[in-house]
Amino acid sequence: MIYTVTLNPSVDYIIKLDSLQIGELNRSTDELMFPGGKGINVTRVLKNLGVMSKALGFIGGYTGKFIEDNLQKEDIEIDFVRVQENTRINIKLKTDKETEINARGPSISIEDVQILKEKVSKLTSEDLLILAGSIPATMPDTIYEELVKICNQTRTQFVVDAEGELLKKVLPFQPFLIKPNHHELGQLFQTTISNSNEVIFYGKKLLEMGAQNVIVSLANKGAMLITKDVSLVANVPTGVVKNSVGAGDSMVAGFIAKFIKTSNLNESFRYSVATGSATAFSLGLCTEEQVEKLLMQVQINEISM
Ligand SMILES: Nc1ncnc2c1ncn2[C@@H]1O[C@H](COP(=O)(O)OP(=O)(O)OP(=O)(O)O)[C@@H](O)[C@H]1O
Ligand SMILES: O=P(O)(O)OC[C@@]1(O)O[C@H](CO)[C@@H](O)[C@@H]1O
Repeated sequence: MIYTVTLNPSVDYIIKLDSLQIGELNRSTDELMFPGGKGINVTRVLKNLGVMSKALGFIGGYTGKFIEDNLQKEDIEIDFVRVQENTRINIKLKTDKETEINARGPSISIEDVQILKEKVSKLTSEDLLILAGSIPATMPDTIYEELVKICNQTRTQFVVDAEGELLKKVLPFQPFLIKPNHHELGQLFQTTISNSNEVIFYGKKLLEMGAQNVIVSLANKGAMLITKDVSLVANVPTGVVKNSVGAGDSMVAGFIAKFIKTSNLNESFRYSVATGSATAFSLGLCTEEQVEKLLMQVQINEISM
C-alpha cells in the first residue's frame, strides 16, 4: 500500500483578481477552495491515476473537516491524527502572476506525534511512504528524520518532497526519490542554479549524500532525473498554465504511479513530467485523461557527462 504523510495540510483558497493593489481594497473576480498540502495532493493525483493510497498526517478544526469531507467524497482512504487547532488556510492569489501566502499551521503535541509514529511503524517492506511538504512551525525540524528512521527499521521504502534541513536530514536514510525544484536545490547548497550542468552537479551531490533517485523540477523548463547510472532531461508540453499549485506534487504522483506498474525509470520520469504539466494546465489537479494527452509531447534525452 502507498501512504502519504502531510504534517501540515491546508485548505487552499484560490482567489482570482484582475490586479493586486497592495495597501488597497481589492475585490476578487472568482474564488475556489481545495483540500491541499503536498502529501494530500499526491494522494489525490494518485487516485486520479487509478492508484489507491492512504493519507496520513495531522488535521484539526473546521478546516480539517473540510479536507476530510472532500477526500471522503473522492473515495480516498484517510487516517489522520486529529489535533486541537485548525488546519491552516493557504492563500493563492491569481493575477497575471501567482502569489502565495502559506500559513504556519497548528500546534502539534508530543502525544499527537507519538500517535502518528505508531501508525508509521506498522508499515512494512511491502509499503511505500511519501512524505511531502512543510511542517507546522511548532514542530522540530528532525521530525522527517525520526519518521524515516522508523521506515529504515521496517524496510519501508520512502519518498521525500521537502525543503532545506528537512530534506537534508533524511538523505542518509536513502530515500527512493526526492524532488526538489531548482530553487530548492540551489538553497540546499547556498547557490543559484542556472543551467543543466549545475543541476547534474548538485543532483549528483544529493546521490552521494544518500538519495537513490533525484528529480529536479524546472517549472516551465521541464525537469531532470539524476540517478547513479544516468542523467535525463525532459521538455514540457505546450499548453496554457491555469494554476501551477500542486504541479510538483503531481510529478511525484505520476512518477510513483508509473514506477509501481513498470519499474521503468525512464517511462516513469516521462509520465511524471506529463502529470506535472497536466496539473499546471488545470484549475485543480489533473485527470488521467489529461496526462495521457500530453504524454506524447514529452521527450526524454540522456545527457552524457
Ligand atoms: N509553465 C509551465 N508549463 C508547463 N509545465 C509546467 C509549467 N510549470 C510547471 N510545469 C510542470 O510542473 C512540473 C513541476 O513544476 P515546478 O518546478 O514549478 O514544481 P514545484 O515548484 O515543486 O511546484 P509546486 O510547489 O507549485 O507544486 C514541471 O516539471 C512541469 O512538468
Ligand atoms: O507550505 P508547504 O507545505 O511547503 O506547501 C503547501 C502548499 O503550497 O503546497 C501545495 C502545492 O504544492 C499546496 O496545496 C499547499 O498550499
